[in-house]
Amino acid sequence: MNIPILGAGGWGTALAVAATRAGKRATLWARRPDFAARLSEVRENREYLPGVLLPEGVEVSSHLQVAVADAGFALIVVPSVGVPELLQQLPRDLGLVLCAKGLAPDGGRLTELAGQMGFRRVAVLSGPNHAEEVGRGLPAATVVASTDQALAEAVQDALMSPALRVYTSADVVGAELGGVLKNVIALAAGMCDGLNLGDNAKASLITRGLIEMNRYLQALGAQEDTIYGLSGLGDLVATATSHHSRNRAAGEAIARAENPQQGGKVIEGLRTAGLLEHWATAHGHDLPIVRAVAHVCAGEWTPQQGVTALMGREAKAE
Ligand SMILES: NC(=O)C1=CN([C@@H]2O[C@H](COP(=O)(O)OP(=O)(O)OC[C@H]3O[C@@H](n4cnc5c(N)ncnc54)[C@H](O)[C@@H]3O)[C@@H](O)[C@H]2O)C=CC1
Ligand SMILES: O=C(CO)COP(=O)(O)O
Repeated sequence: MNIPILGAGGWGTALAVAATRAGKRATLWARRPDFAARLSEVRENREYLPGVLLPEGVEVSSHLQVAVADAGFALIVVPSVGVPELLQQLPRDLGLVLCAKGLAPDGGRLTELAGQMGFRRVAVLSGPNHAEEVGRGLPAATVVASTDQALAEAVQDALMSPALRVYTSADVVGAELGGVLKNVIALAAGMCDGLNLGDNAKASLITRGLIEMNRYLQALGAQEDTIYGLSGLGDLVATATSHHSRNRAAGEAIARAENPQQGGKVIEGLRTAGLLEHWATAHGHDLPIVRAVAHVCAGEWTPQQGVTALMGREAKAE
């Protein structure tokens, strides 16, 4: 069985290695032919996942149609901003496993976008899964969510190994948006670190962030079990507290008035914060932490103004 993995950043590379641990072969597609050729030769993704060698079962290709030929499904692991263009080039009967933790250009969900484009078999893969750890085979767990149970089980089989537990779920909204929102809360947690606000502030921020996620996601139809599961609480903890997290580190850099972009790696929360704030406000949802992060990321508020806005909200019961 050959699994096409479209996107050769850190996460795509780690997933390709994970597939070989599950006894499968993987084709790792990179859009730049020179990058694909170098990766194929040196067998290490030095730009995006240094220190993890590609096993023999991973083939690298820059030919998209060759990579997906005869496959039942493909993992889509490019950043959210690149998903629409990539999907445009794929056959509509291909099953999609969307792995980006970001939104469509209009602020909607990527799974909805895929449906609008004519894809019928769509899943989401999400959980507390830093590529640096999954790539090295440290124990981890994740969720594949789809209304297509056969697709979810096929993805589970493709990736499950002694190093990676893969749970299935039918709650696509919960799994998808948990991964989207946690990045924005992780940016805020990083700002707490950068401003040296202390452990109480960060714990309070993460907790109120989870409550904000819970209120919003349940209003959109997500299941509470999912929000308190791996793709919600699990990924929020992993991202808001980890030295691996690009989103947390970006928040810390912003608070220190430094450049949040680190070596070309994608920081989804920077794009998500504004899109989410706009979308939620337009649909009548109040997301105070997301709003504060969006204003700070847009340069409209200083991080300290964000703190003041959140601490100055009206008194209420928990
Ligand atoms: N790194 C991680 O630990 C995890 C990342 N993710 C998600 O996976 C997605 C990809 O992230 P990473 O692999 O970490 O990114 P990365 O920063 O390691 O690499 C980005 C990759 O995407 C390519 N790329 C950039 N813009 C593109 C475009 N417009 N079209 C096609 N390809 C493009 C780059 O050439 C590079 O190969 C993100 O949505 C991220 O939130 C999800 C779980 C874990
Ligand atoms: O999604 C992730 C871990 O589950 C990766 O988070 P960052 O994009 O913040 O590094």
